[in-house]
Amino acid sequence: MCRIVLASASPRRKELLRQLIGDNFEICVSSYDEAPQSGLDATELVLHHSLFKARDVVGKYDSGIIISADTVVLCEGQVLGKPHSPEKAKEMLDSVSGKIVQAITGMTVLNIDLETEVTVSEITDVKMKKMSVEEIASYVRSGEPMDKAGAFAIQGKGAILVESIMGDFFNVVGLPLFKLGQILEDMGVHIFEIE
Ligand SMILES: Cc1cn([C@H]2C[C@H](O)[C@@H](COP(=O)(O)OP(=O)(O)OP(=O)(O)O)O2)c(=O)[nH]c1=O
Repeated sequence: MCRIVLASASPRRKELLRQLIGDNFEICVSSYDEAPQSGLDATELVLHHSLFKARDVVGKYDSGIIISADTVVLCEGQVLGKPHSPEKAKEMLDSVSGKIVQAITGMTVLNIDLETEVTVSEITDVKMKKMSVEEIASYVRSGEPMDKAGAFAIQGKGAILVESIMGDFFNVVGLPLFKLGQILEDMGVHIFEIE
């Protein structure tokens, strides 16, 4: 099997890729700075960030496949990234409370040997429960929201804040596994045959 590189520092993305291909990949964290980009909508933004995360590490390899992604939560036109402070986390949770928001991931699969860059986006609708002020404060104190887009983790304790979703669950956690599987299969990486 060809070399596969995950260009991500996210432990969630590492686990998700492991689900498909076991330990048959390496990690090379990109040093790309996710600065805000003016004039881009949420989908364009995550596509842009994922593409540049992959391009940032590709120079270190002469063959193989680089995978990168970027996730945001869109709430009534507002793009929510990672909160970076407990106050910001509270603010984000207050804004998503009781609403249907969109978890949007941009993903790039860059194949050095085929000289192709596949960049796709995936949207999952997430219906959040109406949260009380105390509940938000208590969730923020748990620490879980801090490194998560939109300040919640559907795969963690934040599961009890999510009433339902429509779309790919794994996309909310940071990597759209259905689309990733299709792209890898098209590139000749056969998931069921990997030991
Ligand atoms: C909405 C949501 C997001 N997240 C996470 C996925 C991403 O790790 C994070 C969004 O931040 P990103 O900037 O997409 O990724 P990252 O900085 O964690 O990692 P890297 O750029 O190195 O790949 O939010 C969850 O874990 N659960 C959720 O329910």
